[in-house]
Amino acid sequence: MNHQDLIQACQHDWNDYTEHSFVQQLALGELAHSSFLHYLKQDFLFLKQYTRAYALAIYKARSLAEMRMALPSVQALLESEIAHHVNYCGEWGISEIEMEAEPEAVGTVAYTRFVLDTGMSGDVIDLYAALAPCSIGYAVIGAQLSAAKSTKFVNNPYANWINMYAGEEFQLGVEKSIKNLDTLLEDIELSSQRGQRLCQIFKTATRMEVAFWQQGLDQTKN
Ligand SMILES: Cc1ncc(CO)c(N)n1
Repeated sequence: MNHQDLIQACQHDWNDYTEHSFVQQLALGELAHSSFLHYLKQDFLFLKQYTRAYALAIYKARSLAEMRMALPSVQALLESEIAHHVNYCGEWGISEIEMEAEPEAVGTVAYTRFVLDTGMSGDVIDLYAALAPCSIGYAVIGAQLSAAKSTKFVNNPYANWINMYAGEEFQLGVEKSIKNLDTLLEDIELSSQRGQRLCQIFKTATRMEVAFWQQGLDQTKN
């Protein structure tokens, strides 16, 4: 099996995730500031836990090659993506200290602890199946938004966000992660118990992504 099988096994949830109203409104620059700010602060907290999960992938690795697989993600998260969120929040007048002090929302706790628990109780492939919707989904969203004619890049306060996920650095990083994931999956039969379990993990994480967007949207204040 490969990563496409994971997506196809939960295609409906996948579309809800990658075409969520939060994303559509963001692309048009019409998303409420309160929604975006809440999302960004929660996403900062999410990314801290997500980095821990990639560090867990090094711990769970069975070979030196697998240990090396996780390192670029840890580095990209700490040096690029989290730094981007901190800068972004800085522009909106929120400091890193304030962001760290922000209480975790229920959806943030649920998603991150699901990923960490899947990795702790399962093996390294279970962990990658739980991590995969985040990176693949955001790469899909970034590429879709940058290709869509309706996306606004001028007078859109969220244009930076789109450019970051549509940008080459993020896209190439995810391409590499997908190759690694496909290598891990290649000897597993989709219809086997193991294959079905991986689909279940991927689907749950995808549903958590939908809830994460919704959590931001629910903060809309006009
Ligand atoms: C919730 C969530 N999923 C995926 C990504 C992409 O890394 C992100 N920043 N936040």
